[in-house]
Amino acid sequence: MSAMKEKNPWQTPVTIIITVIGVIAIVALVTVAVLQNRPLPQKYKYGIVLDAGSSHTALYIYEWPAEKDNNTGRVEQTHSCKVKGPGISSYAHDPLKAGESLRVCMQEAEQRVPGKRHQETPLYLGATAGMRLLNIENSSASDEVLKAVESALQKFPFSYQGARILSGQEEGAFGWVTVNYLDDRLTQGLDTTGALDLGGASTQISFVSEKFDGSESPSNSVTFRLYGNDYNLYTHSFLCYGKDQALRMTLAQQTQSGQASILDPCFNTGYTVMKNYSVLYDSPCVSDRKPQNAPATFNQTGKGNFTECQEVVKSVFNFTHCKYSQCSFNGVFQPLLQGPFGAFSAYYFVMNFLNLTDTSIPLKAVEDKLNSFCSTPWNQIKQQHPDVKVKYLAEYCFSGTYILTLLTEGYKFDQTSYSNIKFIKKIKGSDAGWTLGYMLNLTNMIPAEAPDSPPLPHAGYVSIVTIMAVLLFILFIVSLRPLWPRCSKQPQIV
Ligand SMILES: Nc1nc2c(ncn2[C@@H]2O[C@H](COP(=O)(O)OP(=O)(O)OP(=O)(O)O)[C@@H](O)[C@H]2O)c(=O)[nH]1
Repeated sequence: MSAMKEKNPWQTPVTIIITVIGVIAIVALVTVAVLQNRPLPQKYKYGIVLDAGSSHTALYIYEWPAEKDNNTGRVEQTHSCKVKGPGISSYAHDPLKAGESLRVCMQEAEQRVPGKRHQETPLYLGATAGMRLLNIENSSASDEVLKAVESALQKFPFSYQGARILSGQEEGAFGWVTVNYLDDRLTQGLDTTGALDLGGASTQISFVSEKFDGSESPSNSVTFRLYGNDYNLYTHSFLCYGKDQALRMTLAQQTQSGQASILDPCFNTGYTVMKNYSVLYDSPCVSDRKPQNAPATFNQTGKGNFTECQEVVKSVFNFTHCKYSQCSFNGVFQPLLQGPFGAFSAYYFVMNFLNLTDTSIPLKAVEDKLNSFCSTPWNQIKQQHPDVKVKYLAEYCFSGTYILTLLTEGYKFDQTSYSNIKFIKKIKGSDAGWTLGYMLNLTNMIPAEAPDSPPLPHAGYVSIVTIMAVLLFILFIVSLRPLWPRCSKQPQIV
């Protein structure tokens, strides 16, 4: 009997050895590529900023991946804490209490930031319009308050970087940086979003306008080079035009004759409260208008009339003089409004409460809504909103009217540009406000030039290495062809 046997060239010792070595080499190469590029367990760094506002202080903790200090690494807000009590400027008569008031939030920060990071975590305190006003009124008192908060903050294990009063321009510009950083507009060099910030004692408007090169009003110009792009930002901060000080100004307007009672159109009918003349006029925004021989107190009674309220509110703006090509109000230059705007802080609190965050509705509908809210009796308002703080609730008619007037009469938003405003509280989990922009700036976390990035992402790199390894191996096997054992075309008959 004859057996037929075909000799398989792949079973020769040489090719088997080559194949095994090749497979080991590929596995080793790919393993090294994957392991070498595997993201290391994430380590985080932290930064703490205290926003010492006129109405209250808030603490924010930010976190970012440790290896991405100075490039596009995302900085995120991981925690916020609202300090109990009023803003630090209210402690002018007892500065130590200003420092003490921060303790609870600072202890929270100690818990939130991992212990081994405490010493390297920068801690900043920035004070805004409340302290600006106190500084105007009594600079030594504002120094004392800053000293007291400084010594309180230095007791904590963080890297204390100072407590200072921000200028209005800084507040506006850093608010703009925050909004555009969180929206990822800066790294990508996209058109930017303007920022509208309404605080208790000041309000800021900041935006980039093609028509603005800074030459007409250099004091409103801030230039930045961020991620390789140049920005010429228009920004202005109106001191006294935050919503609490604006309310004082409308009340001052209505109490000029030092009367014992006023009928206030900006408060709901049935609302009545006794106010103290010396408390009302205890602010540089109104102190020069304090009526002589006024009684100690006056009665403020609501009249609930939006149209009349708007008239009183308008009277706190001065539209008569403008030495520039165009102005917003009080003789302040403002270029043509451009682009979308994010409106935050009190803009959001108020418009959200009034269900007016939809800016696509006609301005007439906003007026109608305010008209109807203002004319609702106070008792009914209270019944409808039992959980809302009475102080906030009582002021919503005024606040809504003030916001609409500031935007349309003050900044000249019309139907079209109004629809470009978005009322926002947070962007991707971080509060809109100046604090994040301030910290990014002070920690040099926004580079002037775009950082170099690896030409390929990790997955692309690993795939290419794998494909190249397989191809090389095939090439290698093919190049060894002369060593392959010959196989005859005819089956051998043994
Ligand atoms: N309705 C409502 N108002 C709020 C709330 N929180 C703060 N406000 C008010 O909104 C206004 C602005 O508040 P903030 O943005 O904290 O302003 P601020 O930092 O104290 O003030 P500036 O120093 O002028 O920046 C103030 O009149 C606050 O009393 C809230 O939760 N609801």
